[in-house]
Amino acid sequence: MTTRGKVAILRSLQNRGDRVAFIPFVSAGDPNEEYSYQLIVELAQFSDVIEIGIPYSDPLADGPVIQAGSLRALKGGMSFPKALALIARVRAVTDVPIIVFTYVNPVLQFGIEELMKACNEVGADGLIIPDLPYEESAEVRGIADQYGLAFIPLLALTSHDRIKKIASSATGFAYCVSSLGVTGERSAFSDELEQFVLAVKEESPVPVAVGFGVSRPEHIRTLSAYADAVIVGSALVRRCADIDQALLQHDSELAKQIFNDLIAFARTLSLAGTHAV
Ligand SMILES: O=P(O)(O)OC[C@@H](O)[C@@H](O)c1c[nH]c2ccccc12
Repeated sequence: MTTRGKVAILRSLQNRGDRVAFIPFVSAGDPNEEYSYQLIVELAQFSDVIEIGIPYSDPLADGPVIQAGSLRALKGGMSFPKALALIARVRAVTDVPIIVFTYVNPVLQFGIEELMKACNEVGADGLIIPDLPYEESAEVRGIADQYGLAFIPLLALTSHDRIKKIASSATGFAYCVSSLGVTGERSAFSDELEQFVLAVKEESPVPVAVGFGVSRPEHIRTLSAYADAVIVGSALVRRCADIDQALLQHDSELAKQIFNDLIAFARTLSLAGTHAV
């Protein structure tokens, strides 16, 4: 049987060769269930890990682009159980490590243990819960660990003296949030980012990823000098909105074209952090 869970994530991120690892974020069911399935399966061919958002109506930390993606999925009838079923379908055809991205409320509604069990059963490998503060995460981390799942903590430029304890608790990888505020494409990053990421790397037993605003090949080239992985959400999800528009206009050819362009763009990003040899 193939290794799953935190070990699978770690292996994938460590076996990336001379390249910064690429982690795309998409919402389950965006722009609809079939496109979402195809998108994840295509991304899996050149991604090191995939982060799959569970659509949620009150996503505090999501910027407008990710929120809209979540809404498209909800409108199409996506739910937590359906998202898990979608992950199971994806798992049947690919080995790529999968992170479930969700918020505290849906986790509590589902039941912490039930959720971990379900994640494990569908072949997910880890979890990110952005609104669960480290200080309140012991129970969830403990149960995730029982099921072999990675618990990926978020660290912000404002984490300061909490960096040590948060980073040292990371399994799978540690997620450095590049900027304050919500998710969304950005043109440039804080001057403090490199030092911050290096400080997290000092304390983290696992690879360190940078996300929030990463949207262009040149960002990834720059980040590849000091990060182990990059996470790209809004730049991809924005293109899902275009697919949705084309579908609303019954232009399935255009939708397909935008889908192909999205995959090509993601592939370019995945290769942008290759170090020259
Ligand atoms: O969209 P961006 O700026 O590329 O950022 C990644 C991001 O989408 C994904 O990791 C994410 C989606 N929603 C979040 C909420 C909090 C932290 C992270 C996230």
